[in-house]
Amino acid sequence: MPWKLSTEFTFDSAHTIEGYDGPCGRLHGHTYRVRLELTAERLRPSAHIRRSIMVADFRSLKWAKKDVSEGGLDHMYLNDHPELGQDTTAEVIAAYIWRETMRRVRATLEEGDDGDDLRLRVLLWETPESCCEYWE
Ligand SMILES: Nc1nc2c(c(=O)[nH]1)N=C([C@H](O)[C@H](O)COP(=O)(O)OP(=O)(O)OP(=O)(O)O)CN2
Ligand SMILES: [Zn+2]
Repeated sequence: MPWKLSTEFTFDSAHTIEGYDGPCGRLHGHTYRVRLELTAERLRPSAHIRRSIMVADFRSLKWAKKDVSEGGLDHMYLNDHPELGQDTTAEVIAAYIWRETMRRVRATLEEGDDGDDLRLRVLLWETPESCCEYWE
C-alpha cells in the first residue's frame, strides 16, 4: 500500500453494558480515543478539492468526534444509538465506527470508482489501558 493515513481523536460518552454483572452494568462514562488507519493504492479528490491528491480528507474521517446533534458520538448516551443498542462494548462501537467511516468515505467516491483498494483499521481505547481493534 503506497499511502497510509492515520488520525486520532477523542469523544466523551456515557454507556451501560446492559445485563453486565459488575460496575460496567451501571451508568458510567469514558473518554474514548479513536485511531483510524486508512490505506489506499491511489489518490482521490475530496469534497473540498477536485484534484486527486488525497487518500481521504482527514476532516471527513473525524465525524465521530462531533456532537451527537451533528451526527457524531460526542456527549451521547451510547445505548440510545439505534445501531449499538444495549451492547455498547468497545468491540461493537469499533465495528460501528468502521462501517460508518467506510460508508462516508465511499459516499465521496467518484462515479466508476468502487474504492476496492481502500482498507480501514479502527482502534478504539475505552480506557488508556484497554483497546479494541477492528478491520475487515
Ligand atoms: N472485552 C470488553 N470488556 C469490557 C468492556 C468492553 O467494551 N469490552 N467494557 C467494560 C466496561 O465498559 C468498563 O467501563 C471498562 O472497565 P475496566 O477495564 O474495568 O476499566 P477501569 O479503568 O474502570 O478499570 P479498573 O481497573 O477497574 O480501574 C468492561 N469490560
Ligand atoms: Zn464502560
